[in-house]
Amino acid sequence: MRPRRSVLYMPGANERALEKAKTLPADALILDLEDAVAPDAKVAARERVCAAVGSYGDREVTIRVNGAGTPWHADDLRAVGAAGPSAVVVPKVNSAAEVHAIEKALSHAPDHTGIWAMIETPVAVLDCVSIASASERLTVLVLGTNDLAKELTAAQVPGRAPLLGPLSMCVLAARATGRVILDGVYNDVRDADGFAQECRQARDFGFDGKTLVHPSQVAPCNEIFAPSPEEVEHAHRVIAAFEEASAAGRGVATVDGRMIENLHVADARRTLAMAEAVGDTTPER
Ligand SMILES: CC(C)(COP(=O)(O)OP(=O)(O)OC[C@H]1O[C@@H](n2cnc3c(N)ncnc32)[C@H](O)[C@@H]1OP(=O)(O)O)[C@@H](O)C(=O)NCCC(=O)NCCSC(=O)C[C@H](O)C(=O)O
Ligand SMILES: [Mg+2]
Repeated sequence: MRPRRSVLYMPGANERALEKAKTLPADALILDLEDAVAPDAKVAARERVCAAVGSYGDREVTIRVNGAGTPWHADDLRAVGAAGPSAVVVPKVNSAAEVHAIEKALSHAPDHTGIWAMIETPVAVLDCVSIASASERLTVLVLGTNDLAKELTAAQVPGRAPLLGPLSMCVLAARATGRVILDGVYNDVRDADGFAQECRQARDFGFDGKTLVHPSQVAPCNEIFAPSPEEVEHAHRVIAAFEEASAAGRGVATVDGRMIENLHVADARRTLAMAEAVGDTTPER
């Protein structure tokens, strides 16, 4: 299980941020060539991020290219594919046909280079299952909630009521197709409480992690998306109770008065696998 709790964007033209990211405990990085880079700086940024791919140790390093229909798209895919990051993040993917075109354009990339598709338009939300299942190379869906809100002409309000339907549809599509799904960014980098609230909401919806824009967001995001010590403890108890019941020939058990079946054990094992993947080594009881 590969954790993708915290996935930090940084502008490909910002040398200082690219350097700073080497010291940050984000699970994955997105070196951005799209919105965070001005048109005049695109070519130099492309060279810089391609050269930086191998500089971040074990972490997943991805590059967000400019979208289809922009003057930089084809050259970005050519250069980024050759650089061989963990994945190419493609903004504003609107159809399975676009995924096929990207897959073809990346035929020279190494096998380990995946495709992360950004879902940030109404049509992409409505077609999310066909986008997600268009290629084996596509492993992760990334919400672009700023663009989505803009396209919907929806307000970005605390609690995100106008976006909850689309967010839920995207999580459904990711789970139906076995893809990882990452929530969009929280723009107010000074609002730690609002950010934490949005992380908890995303976790409760089923997102695997959240995309981030500032170093201060990494640690709280890692904590919220990791199983808590109480959840780890509970998972051990669920497994132990079910094993005891099974040994006695029963297919159902209780923990704290609540029914436990096979599916709860599978959930508990997933919690423990994630805890181990993020470094929680609480011993089994
Ligand atoms: C949001 C920022 C512009 C804020 O910048 P700034 O005010 O300069 O931040 P600080 O002074 O607090 O920075 C402190 C130090 O941290 C480094 N830093 C800042 N941000 C990052 C980062 N993202 N990654 C790595 N390091 C970072 C600074 O260099 C300072 O370092 P030092 O001086 O050495 O101490 C800025 O945070 C920023 O640019 N964030 C990323 C913006 C971005 O990439 N946007 C595009 C992706 S989001 C998007 O497109 C959404 C999606 O498509 C959608 O539709 O929703
Ligand atoms: Mg966007």
